[in-house]
Amino acid sequence: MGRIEARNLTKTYGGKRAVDDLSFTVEPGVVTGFLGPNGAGKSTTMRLMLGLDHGGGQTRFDGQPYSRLTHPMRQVGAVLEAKAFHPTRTARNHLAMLAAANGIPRQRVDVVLDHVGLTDVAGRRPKTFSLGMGQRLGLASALLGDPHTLILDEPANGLDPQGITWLRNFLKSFASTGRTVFVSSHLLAEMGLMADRLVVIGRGRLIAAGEVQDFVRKASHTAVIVRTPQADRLVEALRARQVPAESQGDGSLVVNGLDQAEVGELAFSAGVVLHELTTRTATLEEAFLEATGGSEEYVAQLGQASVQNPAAQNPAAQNPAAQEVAAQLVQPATPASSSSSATPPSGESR
Ligand SMILES: Nc1ncnc2c1ncn2[C@@H]1O[C@H](COP(=O)(O)OP(=O)(O)OP(=O)(O)O)[C@@H](O)[C@H]1O
Repeated sequence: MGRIEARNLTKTYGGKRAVDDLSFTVEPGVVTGFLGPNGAGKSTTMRLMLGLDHGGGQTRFDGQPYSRLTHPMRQVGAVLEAKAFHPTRTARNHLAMLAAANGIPRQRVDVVLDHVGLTDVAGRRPKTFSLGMGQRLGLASALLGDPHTLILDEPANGLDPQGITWLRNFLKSFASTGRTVFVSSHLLAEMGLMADRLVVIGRGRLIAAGEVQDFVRKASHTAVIVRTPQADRLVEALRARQVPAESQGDGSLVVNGLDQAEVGELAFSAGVVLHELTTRTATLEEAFLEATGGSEEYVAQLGQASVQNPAAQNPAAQNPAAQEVAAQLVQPATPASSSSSATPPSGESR
């Protein structure tokens, strides 16, 4: 229950492929993040999935296209655009009308207002709402039918840091009841915290899909950090096993190719005293850059004539879509161009 299967989704705007033969599966019980830079095709994909845009391919929700669902609001709740509300109706009335039009019991209105933390402002009109409050009202609308699946396009936009934490916990707890969450973002760090699984796209094409942890584990080489007063002796012992070790400026050693236990055992057998032995796992961002071959050096040089060819070191980098994603996702978070994408440092934006 709650499985989504998207197959061969394709959309062309004026000769340009916005979504290019994209296939993926979204499983229930976990949060699946839909990741890609601005313009990668996330919103278009979500519109195609819900039949709001015409294009190629098909999406099935428990085997059925969205248009054939008997009670769509009770099965799939979606928020594709913040602030898409009647400007003069109060938040409570907006939800009440939506409930009435879809045969949903009136009691659900107060339940969902409470879920999203809007009870105190339920008598206000959405046009006076901040972007973050609009996001919450959108989520309340999506939750009205108590659906088993949520599809949310950039729901963190406009939320303040507390709001983002709340959203993350809310979606995780929703998914933990066996329901399905498919949520888009162009922010890697947030996705790393929010999602269990990922679908990563660039230029409308699939770059990666699967568990976040697998993605990080596969794409990154885990390093072991060692601190010892007998560094020379340890380096010698490592060299004898053809294991590279690199001295850091702070006196520690970075060891690649062995896990923490193996380094500890090797040090023990060489009679080396250890003061620290730590496994350093890559962040999602680092893993992403490795997977795409978009090393920091490469990204730093983008736009210059002397860009080195990362494909020489990593075949994945031959994918231009992946390179573009890498380049854009490592840029510091700045307000995006669209009005619904700006995330203020504090306070929910108007
Ligand atoms: N109605 C439209 N007409 C023409 N081109 C469009 C239209 N909608 C989207 N596009 C183009 O399709 C591509 C994908 O856009 P889309 O909005 O789906 O990306 P996105 O990943 O959701 O980006 P963002 O994170 O900025 O919302 C972009 O190049 C965009 O300019």
